[in-house]
Amino acid sequence: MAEELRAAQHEIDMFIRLIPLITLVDNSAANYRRAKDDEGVHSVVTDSSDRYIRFPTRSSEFTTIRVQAATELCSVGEQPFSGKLDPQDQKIVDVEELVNLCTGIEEACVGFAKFNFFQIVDATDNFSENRIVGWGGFGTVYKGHLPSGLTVAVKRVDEHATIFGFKSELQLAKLHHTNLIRLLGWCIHQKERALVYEFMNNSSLDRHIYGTFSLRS
Ligand SMILES: Nc1ncnc2c1ncn2[C@@H]1O[C@H](COP(=O)(O)OP(=O)(O)OP(=O)(O)O)[C@@H](O)[C@H]1O
Repeated sequence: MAEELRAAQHEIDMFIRLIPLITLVDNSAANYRRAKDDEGVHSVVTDSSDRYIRFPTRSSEFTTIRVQAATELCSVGEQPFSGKLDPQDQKIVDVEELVNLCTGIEEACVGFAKFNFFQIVDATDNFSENRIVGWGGFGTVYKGHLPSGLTVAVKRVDEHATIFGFKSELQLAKLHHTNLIRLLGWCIHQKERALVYEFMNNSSLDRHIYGTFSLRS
């Protein structure tokens, strides 16, 4: 009898020791499910708070590292990028950083200038459809006329386009070559982002090669 009681006591002790382990496994499973449900993005839960790291489903996308309320953007495998994201819709909200970048380039590059938004509106006839000359990966391109008589191409960046396309186009400001289109200026006004280029009258290379229909007015 005493032997049986000891065995029962031993089993109860074992069970009590297992309870924390079972709870831990259960929490991890719940957190993993919660992270997986988050916008269909692969996630890894780092602890039981709302700290987690989300990985993209495609390698070309960004990794979002969220530590509680703060969200930062970085390319896969890189250090977090300093631009901040609006956690609601993942839009870039740190316009200040872009303005600083443009201003810096403006100071360093002769012929690259800031345009007032109203100059852009005037030049493109308020982004008239008749002025559209093409669409690119991150915006619509309009033919514009400046008061000086210069004809320009105004690239109006889509509201939802990321900061990266804009940043890489800015590199053009540093390059001056007869075979390269000149980047003449920039404009950032509230949600609007635009780049101003010299207008290339002879249309794009693919139109020369394939002779496709031109929208140019
Ligand atoms: N400086 C320019 N002068 C005249 N037309 C232009 C000029 N820049 C762009 N376009 C027209 O607008 C179209 C879109 O140009 P954009 O540079 O936005 O995109 P892309 O070079 O085709 O692609 P991506 O955005 O991926 O670089 C071009 O195909 C061209 O027809």
